[in-house]
Order: sequence, then structure tokens, then C-alpha cells
Amino acid sequence: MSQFKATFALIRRAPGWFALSALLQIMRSVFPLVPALVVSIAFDRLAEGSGLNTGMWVLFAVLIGAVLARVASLFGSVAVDGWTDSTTGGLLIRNTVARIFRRPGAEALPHSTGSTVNRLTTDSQTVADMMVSTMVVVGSTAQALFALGVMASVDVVLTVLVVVPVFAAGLLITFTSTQIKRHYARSREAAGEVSSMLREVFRAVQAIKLADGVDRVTDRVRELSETRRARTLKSRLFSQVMLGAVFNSTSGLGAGLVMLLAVSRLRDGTLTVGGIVLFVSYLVWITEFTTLFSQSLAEYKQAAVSMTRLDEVVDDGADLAALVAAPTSRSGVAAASRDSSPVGPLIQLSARQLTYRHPGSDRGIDGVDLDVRRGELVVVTGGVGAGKTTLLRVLIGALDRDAGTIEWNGVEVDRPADVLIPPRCAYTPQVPYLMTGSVRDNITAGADVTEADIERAAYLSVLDADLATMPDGLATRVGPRGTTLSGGQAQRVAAAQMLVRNPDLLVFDDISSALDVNTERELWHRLRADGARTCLAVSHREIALAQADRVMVLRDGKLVASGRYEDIRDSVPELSLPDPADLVDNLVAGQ
Ligand SMILES: Nc1ncnc2c1ncn2[C@@H]1O[C@H](COP(=O)(O)OP(=O)(O)OP(=O)(O)O)[C@@H](O)[C@H]1O
Repeated sequence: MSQFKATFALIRRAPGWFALSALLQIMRSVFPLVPALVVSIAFDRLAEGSGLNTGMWVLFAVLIGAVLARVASLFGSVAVDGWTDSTTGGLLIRNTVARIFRRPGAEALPHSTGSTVNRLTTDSQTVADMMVSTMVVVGSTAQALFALGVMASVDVVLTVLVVVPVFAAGLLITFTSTQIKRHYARSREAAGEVSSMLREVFRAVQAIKLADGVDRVTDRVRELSETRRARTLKSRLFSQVMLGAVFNSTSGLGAGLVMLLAVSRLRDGTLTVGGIVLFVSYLVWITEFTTLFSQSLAEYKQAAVSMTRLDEVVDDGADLAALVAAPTSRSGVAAASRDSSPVGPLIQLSARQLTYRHPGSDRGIDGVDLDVRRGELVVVTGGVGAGKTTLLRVLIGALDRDAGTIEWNGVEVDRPADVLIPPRCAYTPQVPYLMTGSVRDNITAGADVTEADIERAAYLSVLDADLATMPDGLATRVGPRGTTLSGGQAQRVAAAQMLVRNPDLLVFDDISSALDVNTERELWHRLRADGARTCLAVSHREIALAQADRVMVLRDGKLVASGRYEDIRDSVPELSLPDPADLVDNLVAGQ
């Protein structure tokens, strides 16, 4: 989709509002032309010696009316501009975020987080600004046409002279559009690099201090900031100062020429005093229009760069049409998800020959079969790097499988990321991500649940005892990334978040890594006592393995054994050695 079509699509999503915006802009631009027209008529009447008499009051009333109408349209247009600005920026951000959510969760975005955030904020604002200034130019163009029409009725040749700088502006912008875009793209790129670097610095403050790298990092930030400053200056100098100066002097030159000619015409009687008054005052507006028009054209070119930058946030092959599309649902993704899902509570989840290779490596999983029936606890185990996390992430669609099939109740699931989500399935990763907010906010995560649901989820995830010791219980604040909680607490808050939605299938990744043996034992005990809970979990602990209906052992990405723990324990090396973590935990627990 071209930039023109994308801009038009942005207007088409709310034609009524944009028509109102155009009308208000036209009113606010055209009404200021009325006073000069009134004064010109008054001058001509005086010059003719006919006097003003009763007409004076009519002209005065017209003047007051024009001023009031302008003030009213000015207020209206400012309000509508605010709407255009916020809804345009909001739509671009929303569509881009929806596209991010539509891709496999674990796949990295093509650009750093800092650059992505910078694109979402600044580039969406550039496009929103362009939409507002386009509407301003619509009003300004109507003003210019009105002024030129009146001027042409007075003197055609002078009017043509007035128009020349406007065409010059258009031509100059067209010829320099490549440079405008290039300078702007380079300045945006530099701004993105500064944001990325700052984000990295904030994430690694401790590590930088420990490595005695504060000076080096500061120098690098300074260097990137300097590049950003130089490029932004160049872009602004080019698109605003240089082009502005050219247009202003061209318009000024044109205005001077028009005035010289006008004076000579006044002398030979072909132009009246009223005509001169009109030309002088309208020239100011035409000059302003030329500057506005040229700036707006430059902004339009810059917005092309910003649209492309926003489109490139996600490398899903979609084009500008996806960026400017009208949203179809609250999140822009949920509706599609629900439509494609097989219905019915879980009876059996099966996967056959699941295969995934991590990009640029030969590691992953290879031809793994898996079955989880309603009410079962299936535990995946294996050595470090055996492929356990990869298996779970491929299953829930966080990684796009290279081969294999997944079936929910015998119905093939093409896009598991759209189907294996609450209320069917919920997942707790090895290192959970908690948001800034209260423990309650993190457990509910926006779900419409009751207090009893929250308490039950906290009990099942063995968080109840911790909550009792926290200063504000469920209202206790969790810092950025959940850093005020211990690893085990964070993992249990994430588990409670999963449980509060009461999904059919609970998927836990490596619950043993952050829980001591007693807590893990209690967790499995409570979950198993809670009825037909279906769980797929990664664990190394005997307490989980021994309770499992089936243990799956992975080695180098392949399934090497599957069955009840007591049946396969002696023949599988991964199961015969005691887990060192268990030994330490048991020692600490005095067992
Ligand atoms: N993003 C990645 N890129 C390349 N290789 C990866 C990536 N993630 C994992 N791997 C490799 O794939 C293999 C399986 O990793 P995975 O995390 O699934 O193992 P795991 O059994 O969960 O390990 P652990 O018990 O340490 O969590 C490992 O060899 C790992 O190094």
C-alpha cells in the first residue's frame, strides 16, 4: 500500500470527524479574509465619494461576525485536532502492538526494545502530526483559493505573480524529497540507537558498576547522543530552516514585485485604493500559506519514513494496510483466536513428531510425541539443555514448530498460540515476568475474577503463607519485573495468575528451579487434591516424578523414555541419579 493510500485509509476510518475537521479548518482560515474585504469596499466607497452612512454599520456588523465566527471555529478546530492527533497515534500503536502479539511469543523482534519503543512513540507521533497539519493545509488551501479568486477579480496578472512561489515550493519539495526522507530517516535511526543504549544501561546498572565500565558506557552514550544531535540538526536545518528560508525569500521577492507593479497600476488608474488594500493584506496570507504548504509537504515525506519504520517493527510480511487498518476487537488479536479454536473442554491433548530447531543452531527438539489426558499429571524431565523448555514452548505456540502435529480432542490445531491460551491452557515460564503493581494485580492480570477465586489460586499455588507475612498481603507492591519478590514467590504469583483463570490444562516450566523441595511437594499435593487438574510440568524432583501418571525423559532434544516413574527409573540414567538439588534441599529440610 502506498503512503497516499495509507493516509487516505486513516481518513476513511472516521470520515465524519475528518469532514468536520476540514470544515472547521476552512472556517478558521477563510473568516480572517473578511475584514480586508470589508475595508477594501469601504475604501473604494470613500474614494468614489459615495460615503459610508448606513452601510458603515452593516460593514461593522460583518466585521464583528467574522471575528466571532473565527474564534468559534478556532476553538472547535483545536478540539478536533486533539482528537485527530490522539486517535491516529493510538491506532498506529494499537495495530503495531496487535501485530507483535500475533507472532510467536518467543521470537525476537527484528529491532531492539529501545528502538521499538522509540518507533511506537515518536514515529506514531510524526504520522499523527502529519494528519493534523494535512487538515490545517486543507483550510489554508481554501483560504488561498478564496484570496486568489478575489485577487484575480481585481487583477489577473498580479495574482499570477502571487501564485508563482507556491508552485516553486511544490517543485522544490518534490525535487528534494529524497534528501528530506534520507536526513529524517538517519535522525530517527540515531534517536533509536540512543533509546536502545539507555535501555541496556538501565537493565545492567549493577553489571556496569561491577565491571568498572561507567566511564566507557557514559562515553558511548555521549557519542550516540552527539550523532543524534548532529543528524537531527541536519534534518531540521534541511527541512525547516533551509526550505523555509527559500520559500520566505521567494514569497518576499514575489510580494515586493507585486507591490511595485500595484503602485504603478494605482498611478495609471487601473487599480483602486481598495484593490491595493486587498492585495497587501491577502499577500500576507498567501505567504503564510506557501510556508505552511511547504512545511506540510516536508512533514508528509517524513511521515512516509515513520510509517515504514512502524511497519518494520514486526517482520511479518504485512504492509502499510495492516498498520492503518481499523481495529476489529479490543486487542486486535483476540477475535481471530477464538474463531479458529476447537470447542470443548480438554479430553486429550496430543502432539506427534514435534520438531523445532533454534535459528542458527542444531539444537532444539526432534520428533517428540506427547499425550496429556484430562486429570493427568505428565512430567517432562531430562538433563541440562535436553529440550524441555523448547518442547513446552513449541506446544503452546510460543515457538513456531518446524514439523509435527498438535491435536486438541482430536481436532488438529494449526496455530497453537491462538488456541492453547486461557481458558483452555495457561503457562508459567521458568523465569516469570511480573508487572509493576500489586500482587493482586499480577494474579488477576485484568481477568474478571472474585475475591474467592484469588484466595483459592493463592492457596493452590502455595502463596498463602507468603501473603500472610507480606506487609500489605495481596496489596503488596511488586517492583519493576517483580524484583521485590524472591524467585520462588515470583514463580508462585505467576502460578496463581495461571490458576485464577481455572484453565483446562496447566503448563509449568521447571517449577523445581525456584521452589524448595517442601514447597514443591505442597504444590503438587494441593493441586492433586483439587480434583481433576490436568498438568504438564517440567521438573527434576522425585516428588513430582513419583506422582506423575507419565514421565517423559528428553535427551538431546529426543524423547528417550516415557512411562510411570517406577517402571522406567532403573533403565534411564537421568532418573537413577539423585538430583543434587534434592539432596541439598533434603539436608536443609532435615530429611
Ligand atoms: N534461543 C536459542 N538459540 C539457540 N539455541 C537455543 C536457544 N534456546 C535454547 N537453545 C538450545 O536448545 C537446547 C534445548 O534448550 P532448552 O532450554 O529447551 O533445554 P532445557 O532442557 O529446558 O534446559 P534447562 O534444564 O537448562 O532449562 C539447548 O542446547 C539450548 O542451548
